[in-house]
Amino acid sequence: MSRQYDPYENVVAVMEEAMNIGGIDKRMFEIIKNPQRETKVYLPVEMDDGSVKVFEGYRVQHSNIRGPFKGGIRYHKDVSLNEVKALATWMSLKCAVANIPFGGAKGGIKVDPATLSRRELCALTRRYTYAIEPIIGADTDIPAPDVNTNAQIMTWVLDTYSQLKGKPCPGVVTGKPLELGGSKGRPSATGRGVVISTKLLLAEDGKALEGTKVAIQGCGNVGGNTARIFGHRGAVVVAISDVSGGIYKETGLDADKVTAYVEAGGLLADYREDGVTHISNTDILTCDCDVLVPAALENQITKEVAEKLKCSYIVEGANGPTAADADPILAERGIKLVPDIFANSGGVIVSYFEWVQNIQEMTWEKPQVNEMLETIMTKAFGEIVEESKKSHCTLRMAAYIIALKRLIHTEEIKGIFP
Ligand SMILES: NC(=O)C1=CN([C@@H]2O[C@H](COP(=O)(O)OP(=O)(O)OC[C@H]3O[C@@H](n4cnc5c(N)ncnc54)[C@H](OP(=O)(O)O)[C@@H]3O)[C@@H](O)[C@H]2O)C=CC1
Ligand SMILES: O=C(O)CCC(=O)C(=O)O
Repeated sequence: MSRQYDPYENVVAVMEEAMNIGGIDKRMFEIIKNPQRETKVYLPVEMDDGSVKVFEGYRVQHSNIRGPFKGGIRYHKDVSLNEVKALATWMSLKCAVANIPFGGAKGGIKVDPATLSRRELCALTRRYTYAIEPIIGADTDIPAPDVNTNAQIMTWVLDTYSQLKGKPCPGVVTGKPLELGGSKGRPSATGRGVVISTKLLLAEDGKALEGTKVAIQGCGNVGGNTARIFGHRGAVVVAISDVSGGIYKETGLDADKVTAYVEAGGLLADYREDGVTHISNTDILTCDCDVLVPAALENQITKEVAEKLKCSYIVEGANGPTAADADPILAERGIKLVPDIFANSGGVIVSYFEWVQNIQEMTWEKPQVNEMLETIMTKAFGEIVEESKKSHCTLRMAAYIIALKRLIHTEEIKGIFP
């Protein structure tokens, strides 16, 4: 059995290994591994039945050496400080790999939002924003959506913050609606980035997306958009899941139809179609496919799962879906993996475009956004492949080496060791 999984220990272990492989100055490790600031807040909310509940929230600001803190806000019943610390660390690494001028942060509230009414959700979000207002801002820390948060939640964050400041502050969040300064292409950007990553990975082996069989765990912002874009690009989406379970169809699902069903509030456990079989969220990982895209939560590909995978490629849509001790098994088995800190960076890259548009008070068209996203990701992927050849290591290690070197270089030129 794998030992108890801790996402923060996981990211620290991977960073340590990358420092060794990349020959990076160990003195910097203590600085990079610890976040700059951890904020914990208690959020009282008057519930619809008149009772008062106090929710726990966090904002962890890992690093702002390369630019303002940046990262999403997660609402989930299992949110913990160590999870948010790991997610914040991944953001710093992700922005460094993409070479965009942001640091890393993440926020979270320990809550199952499905149990709240719309009014309660709004009150909780406004209370959280009020609590973290002193440490966020367009040039300090810019939140965005993550698991169970969306453009509506970003609107409430933006509105609360703007009311406190007495003026509209569109640049304080990204992933907001177009009407409030959101960017065209942001809702689908993470999924688009996952598809770009897959295309680049397959091309390394002389393969194309067309006809490639893909299984996707998760059908939310990342999984759903990934499925749709794969479908439009000729890949065959054989399986997809949500929290209720997964569906599998050997000849391929109609991704537009399935995602529309989920968006309308349907559960995949209740989905019915000829040729579709129902599978569990564990079985989806080990189903027969060429490319596996975990796009839900952390720690899905454990050591045990890694032994049973049938795919040839993994493209990490989620943050931290693979446990550190599963990576050597994947390498031994010749399963090539594009790491989260690159594969799901499409979201933050287009968030960066959104932020730039807000500062410039301009709007860009979707083709421009998509083209610039592809340009940045193609360049970053080339750098990762080159580093992996130079250091004889996996793409994950190569991406970490690049990110850590960029972070440390910035620390050094700013004079951390005078
Ligand atoms: N949104 C973004 O722009 C970015 C997100 N990410 C990462 O991608 C991942 C998914 O985020 P996002 O799509 O935004 O989140 P969403 O909340 O939009 O979607 C999450 C999906 O995962 C499903 N899910 C939840 N729990 C489980 C479980 N235990 N097993 C299987 N599936 C489950 C959900 O099902 P249900 O809806 O039925 O609960 C839903 O389909 C996270 O790791 C996030 O950090 C990374 C980069 C950017
Ligand atoms: O768009 C962003 O700023 C961050 C998205 C995010 O939370 C992530 O990449 O994990």
